[in-house]
Amino acid sequence: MFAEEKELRLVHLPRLRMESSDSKPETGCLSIIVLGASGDLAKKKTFPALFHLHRQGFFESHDVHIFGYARSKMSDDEVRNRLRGYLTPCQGCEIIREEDASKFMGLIKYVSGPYDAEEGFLLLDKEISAIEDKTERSSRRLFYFALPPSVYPTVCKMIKSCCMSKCHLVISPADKGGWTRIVVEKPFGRDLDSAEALSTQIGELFDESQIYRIDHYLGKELVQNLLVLRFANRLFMPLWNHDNISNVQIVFKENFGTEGRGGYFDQYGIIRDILQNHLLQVLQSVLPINDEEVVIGQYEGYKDDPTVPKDSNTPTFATMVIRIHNERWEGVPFILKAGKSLNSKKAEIRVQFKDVPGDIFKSKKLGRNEFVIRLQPYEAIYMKLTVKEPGLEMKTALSELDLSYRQRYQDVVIPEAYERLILDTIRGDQQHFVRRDELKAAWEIFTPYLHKIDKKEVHSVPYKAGSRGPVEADKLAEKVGYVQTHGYVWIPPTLKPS
Ligand SMILES: NC(=O)C1=CN([C@@H]2O[C@H](COP(=O)(O)OP(=O)(O)OC[C@H]3O[C@@H](n4cnc5c(N)ncnc54)[C@H](OP(=O)(O)O)[C@@H]3O)[C@@H](O)[C@H]2O)C=CC1
Ligand SMILES: O=C1O[C@H](COP(=O)(O)O)[C@@H](O)[C@H](O)[C@H]1O
Repeated sequence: MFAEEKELRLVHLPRLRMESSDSKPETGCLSIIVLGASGDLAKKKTFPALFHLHRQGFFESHDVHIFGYARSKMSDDEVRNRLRGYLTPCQGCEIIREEDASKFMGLIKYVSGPYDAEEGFLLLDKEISAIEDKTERSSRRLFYFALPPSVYPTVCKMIKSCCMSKCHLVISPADKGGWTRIVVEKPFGRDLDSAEALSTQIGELFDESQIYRIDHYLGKELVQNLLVLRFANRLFMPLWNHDNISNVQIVFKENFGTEGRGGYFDQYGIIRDILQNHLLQVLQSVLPINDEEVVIGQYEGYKDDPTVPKDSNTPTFATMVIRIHNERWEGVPFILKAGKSLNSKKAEIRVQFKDVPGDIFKSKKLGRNEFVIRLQPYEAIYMKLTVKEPGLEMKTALSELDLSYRQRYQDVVIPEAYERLILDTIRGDQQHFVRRDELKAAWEIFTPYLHKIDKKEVHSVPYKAGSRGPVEADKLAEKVGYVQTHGYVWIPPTLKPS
């Protein structure tokens, strides 16, 4: 959206596929193995997404089996009961149909074993093979790593030595042979060197075509829309440059803290957890980050979590200004902002235009034009404009052109990011996953500053839980050119009183 073609991963053409070139669905035996099935991501996101895909019939052409694997000792029923509580109704439904839930639960088997020894993986392979042998079709094995990244290398080795897809029978045109794919979660590494080392270790075992580095923000409906907005609308083409745009803000806010994930979070912090991946997809031409254009913060109460060290400097908030050195974007600050325990929950991209030259209507007083892409909640694309206030007087007012998805597409179910991306992994479509070179470029941008945080050369400033974050962050945004519109709040139409 914001950079030249070669600079933005979303428009990386070799990987771009408008539609599946091979749209015939595959058939055969599909085993989805969730590693770390006892964990937080598995229960909150992975299994619920699989449930929705199953309920919507996406697995019908496959003979599907779902395996959970982790060290915790649990029976199949214990796992099923535990996961049942996390299944959510489909969008627009009030309850889950019991029949749907039990059909899905019936697909799940659980295998317990270690991550660093063959015994568990051999057992897992035996369970998968027992099912595959019955179908005598090619075997597709999708390994989803809902695990801490520290165990990825060992787990990859175990899969490679014990669990690869074996039978490659092609018995019908729809049966295109077997495969083994792995889906790895972010954060992929802690810095440039560790990410590269991890990529090398995994790369020695699997081809790039087998590795799906998932960043679930790439599966969000409005993120997927960026490519279309940018390249299918003449209207925007002449505007996307430093002549017209003053600044771009990419914002992620959560109104809750680390909530039991303090142990994990403290090792990574908000920059590795959110900024390095979800908020950043811009490649090449990014200038080194200037320390003067960063504010990091930590919410008061964060260290009350017993798993967080009392002297933690880990940021739970960061604002960073990214500058792109090219003809189009020279001088336009890209303000990345992410924080936990703030005053609201939202993710959006806000493009703020420069003031109107001449400004005969004094529209500057009302506020600048802004083009906003609201990723969540209440997906919307809206444009803040100055218009004539309806009535006899020639007065101006700030208003908006608003494409609110819930209102405009009332009968459409917007898929959860994880649903879409898991489906892509099954279909073999890598366009919305992170490539190794993209990952490297992202780490190159953040690593120098991350090392300063780790060495406590820079300090997180405290902020009140439930606030906007440190005041220093607002001051920084203002300093680099963002002009806040006072007294105007966009309210999603679905929430407006009728
Ligand atoms: N939770 C979330 O909302 C999100 C998480 N992620 C990413 O997904 C991955 C998994 O996250 P999450 O589920 O929260 O992690 P958890 O801490 O819940 O870990 C998942 C499972 O891994 C096993 N495990 C935990 N710690 C270790 C360890 N030190 N060594 C070996 N095994 C361990 C445990 O299973 P057992 O002991 O039974 O083997 C645990 O149930 C991470 O990479 C995370 O960054 C990404 C997006 C969102
Ligand atoms: O990857 C992560 O994302 C979640 C936020 O995801 P969302 O889809 O609910 O916006 C965040 O809470 C978590 O810290 C992070 O690891």
